[in-house]
Amino acid sequence: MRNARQPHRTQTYNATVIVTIDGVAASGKSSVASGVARALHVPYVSSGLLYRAAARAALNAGLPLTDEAALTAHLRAHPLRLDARADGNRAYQGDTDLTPHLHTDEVDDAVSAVAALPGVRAWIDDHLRSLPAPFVAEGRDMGTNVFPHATAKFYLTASPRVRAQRRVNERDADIDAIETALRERDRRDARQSQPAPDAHLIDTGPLTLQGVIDLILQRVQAAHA
Ligand SMILES: Nc1ncnc2c1ncn2[C@@H]1O[C@H](COP(=O)(O)OP(=O)(O)O)[C@@H](O)[C@H]1O
Ligand SMILES: Nc1ccn([C@H]2C[C@H](O)[C@@H](COP(=O)(O)OP(=O)(O)O)O2)c(=O)n1
Repeated sequence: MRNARQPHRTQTYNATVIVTIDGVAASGKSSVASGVARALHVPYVSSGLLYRAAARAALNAGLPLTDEAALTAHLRAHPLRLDARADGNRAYQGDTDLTPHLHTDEVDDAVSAVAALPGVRAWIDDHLRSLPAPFVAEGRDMGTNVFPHATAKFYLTASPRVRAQRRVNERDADIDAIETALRERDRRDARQSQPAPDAHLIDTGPLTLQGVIDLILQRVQAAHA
């Protein structure tokens, strides 16, 4: 049997190929999307980074997080831009690189409120749809709303405890507090976080990161065959 990773290194993916990887907070979306994209030699697109950048922009400008009119006007006047680099996405507002300030507790707390605003979602959806395929897109509603015609769709889950443990490994913090915060963000993001009916559901709990990546690569190859 051939190694599951081998065929993807040589196969050429045409410009229509879009793979979506959605899932709950800290389920592994960014790490998995990055690994899949590298194996396919295409960029990955982190939609969550744009939502985080919108939250950061609102905080920087001192705007109330629920003031949709003010925030959408601010985004029109000072647009965000996602640089979908293979080695890690970056988000800019004008010339300012917001990326180092997006994975903080302050942004974690603020982002769900901003992501609930339809005007912000519409702005980000338009930006994502303007990006040139092929790519791997990760977030919450990539397979349902933004790219419903994607080539292959995946939805990652893991128990709140497993996800909290993964975050503890990244940021030195109390596991119980992280688990509580993750459950709360799951609740606040539930509306836009439903799996697409045609998505492959993957419980990443019992798998290694590479195991999840390999599983997705096998299914992408099958969908593309
Ligand atoms: N089986 C697994 N699947 C996905 N991620 C895993 C797995 N095991 C450990 N991890 C780790 O969990 C963390 C998930 O974080 P991240 O990719 O940022 O998730 P998300 O983008 O969903 O918030 C990463 O540090 C990743 O290496
Ligand atoms: N397509 C998306 C992507 C992210 N969001 C929201 C939901 C999340 O709370 C934030 C941040 O998402 P991100 O994927 O960066 O972070 P987590 O995996 O949840 O830690 O943005 C969204 O509403 N729709």
